[in-house]
Amino acid sequence: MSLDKGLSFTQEITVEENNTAIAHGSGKLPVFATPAMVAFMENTAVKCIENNLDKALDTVGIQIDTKHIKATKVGKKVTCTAKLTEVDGKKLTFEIEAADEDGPIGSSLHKRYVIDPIKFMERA
Ligand SMILES: CC(C)(COP(=O)(O)OP(=O)(O)OC[C@H]1O[C@@H](n2cnc3c(N)ncnc32)[C@H](O)[C@@H]1OP(=O)(O)O)[C@@H](O)C(=O)NCCC(=O)NCCS
Repeated sequence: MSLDKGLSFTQEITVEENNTAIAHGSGKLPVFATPAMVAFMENTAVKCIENNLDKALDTVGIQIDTKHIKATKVGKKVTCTAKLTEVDGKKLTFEIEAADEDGPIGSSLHKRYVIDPIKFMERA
């Protein structure tokens, strides 16, 4: 088990009332919220590496650059794929794509940092 470039993970959710822009306060329309998409993308990156990370370690998000290019209505499915594209010491880079049933809806470049959770919480 090691953190090798090329690791990939895909998962799916359905847009519901609780992940709309209205519910998140990020807009007034009943469509998939940008912060909900970002959280789903970050969660997909976490799951992409969880089986390959030393059990005593964890990762924290340090950067996410996101484009949200198309709205998705309640009831539609959103699929997200995260790929580990670079491993630079403790710094991990992911390319993440999200799509609904009609095509791409967003993308992110995301960086995570490998940490010791005990030391991290002492410093937080
Ligand atoms: C991750 C963290 C512990 C790293 O801090 P550190 O151990 O003091 O290490 P450094 O500040 O030397 O940073 C290490 C590297 O990460 C980079 N980095 C740290 N934070 C960054 C950020 N927000 N964006 C981009 N790069 C960042 C630094 O530039 C450095 O890169 P280098 O090795 O190429 O010089 C600290 O940035 C942090 O706590 N961030 C908040 C993370 C968080 O709470 N996320 C939400 C919970 S998941």
